[in-house]
Amino acid sequence: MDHPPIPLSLAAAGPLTGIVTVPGDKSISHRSLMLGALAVGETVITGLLEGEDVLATAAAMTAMGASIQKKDQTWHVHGVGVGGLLQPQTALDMGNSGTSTRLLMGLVASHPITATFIGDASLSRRPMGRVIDPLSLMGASFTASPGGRLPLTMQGLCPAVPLRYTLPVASAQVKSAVLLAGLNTPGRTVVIEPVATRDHSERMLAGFGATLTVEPSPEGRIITLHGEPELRPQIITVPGDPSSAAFPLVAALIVPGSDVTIANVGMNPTRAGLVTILQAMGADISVMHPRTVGGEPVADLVVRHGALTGIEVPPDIAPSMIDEFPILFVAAAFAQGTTIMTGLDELRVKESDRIAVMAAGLAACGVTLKELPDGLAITGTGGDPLPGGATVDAHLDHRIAMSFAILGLNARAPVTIDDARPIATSFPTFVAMMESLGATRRK
Ligand SMILES: O=C(O)C1=C[C@@H](OP(=O)(O)O)[C@@H](O)[C@H](O)C1
Ligand SMILES: C=C(OP(=O)(O)O)C(=O)O
Repeated sequence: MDHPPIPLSLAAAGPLTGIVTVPGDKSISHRSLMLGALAVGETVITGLLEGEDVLATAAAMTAMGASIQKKDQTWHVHGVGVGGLLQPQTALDMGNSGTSTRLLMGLVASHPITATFIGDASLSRRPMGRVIDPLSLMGASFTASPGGRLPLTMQGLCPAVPLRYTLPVASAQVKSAVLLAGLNTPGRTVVIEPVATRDHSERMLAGFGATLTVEPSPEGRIITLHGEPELRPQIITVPGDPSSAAFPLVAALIVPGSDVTIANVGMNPTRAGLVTILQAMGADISVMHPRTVGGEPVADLVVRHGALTGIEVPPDIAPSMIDEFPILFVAAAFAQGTTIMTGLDELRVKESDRIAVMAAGLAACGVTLKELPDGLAITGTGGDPLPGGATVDAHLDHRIAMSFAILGLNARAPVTIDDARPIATSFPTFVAMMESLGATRRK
């Protein structure tokens, strides 16, 4: 990053109130740019998340031949057609974004091009072997940094070899990488998913006109994509990101007297685990006006402050709320009793080790907890303020930064995040939205 760190500390002098919207869904935004760039004709996107991660995807697709422009409030993508991506002239800078990296590696794998992927310090620590393995089976070749990390250079193969692949980790990024590689591959590419993960790729591939089937089986969901389709351009409305909505939602639950509505939130069942778990903890959340927008379920969430009770979170719900655990840990810190959250090994390989980094920051703020190999057990205050009074190292992780900014809203002494800049990767309007609900920046 070009600028020095920007510390952040938020406070709430009274209840949080109001109606807000959150920016567009990050996963859907990435995919709408990628598939728009492979369709023949103009795809028009409303509500695209203009966060750094998505802009990294836009820049990479442009570097490989697509035309992507913003006019007024909509984004216009002119695609190159399946198989039409061009050799990028410089390294593709993925910034902080795992989704951009892994999905674009999938796209490159079945094109006759060579691409180098680079990223920031956080992204350069994350494992890429999970996509290198299946994409190698399809014929791509790789020169990666030790441990299968960035920077890496890959050479795609055209025609690539269709693959039948059972996911060894519950990862929508790995699933999507293989499916996207399958687009420019003759024959059928099959991904078997023992544990269901977010299904935006499947929905959007079908929406763009690809032939894709999903069948349940004893082995899991069997997703079959017929290669070499002609993708038809689409008009896409991106719903609000449930992973971003999680922050004002938990803020309203922990700040006494709060009453907040978050409008237009994506409620795809593969993403909505947090609402289910918070409701099981006793949270007052009403799911209003359920509807379908652009092939995705959407609703308005009305959230009121109230008592939370610790529970044991069933590990099998984790994939449907994988990015929401840092903020669930914060909710648990204000619950009555102990919340036990396990089955979260994947959190250790996100933008930071989200188990270790959250445990350290929560402990510094006075939270009683036990770090487990695959999760955390957190004993809450029963709603009372936490001591706070810590400066937390966010480790270049937007979700850690936002989680501690929210925790600080009910702490006796300020909680400061060392560097708020990573928040712009997924939620550039986070502070402004919290201010509109009544939170203030502490000087
Ligand atoms: O496919 C996606 O858009 C994403 C999948 C998840 O990652 P994994 O596939 O690594 O679980 C999630 O954490 C990430 O924020 C977005
Ligand atoms: C894990 C995340 O994103 P990515 O993998 O795209 O960096 C996230 O947004 O929490």
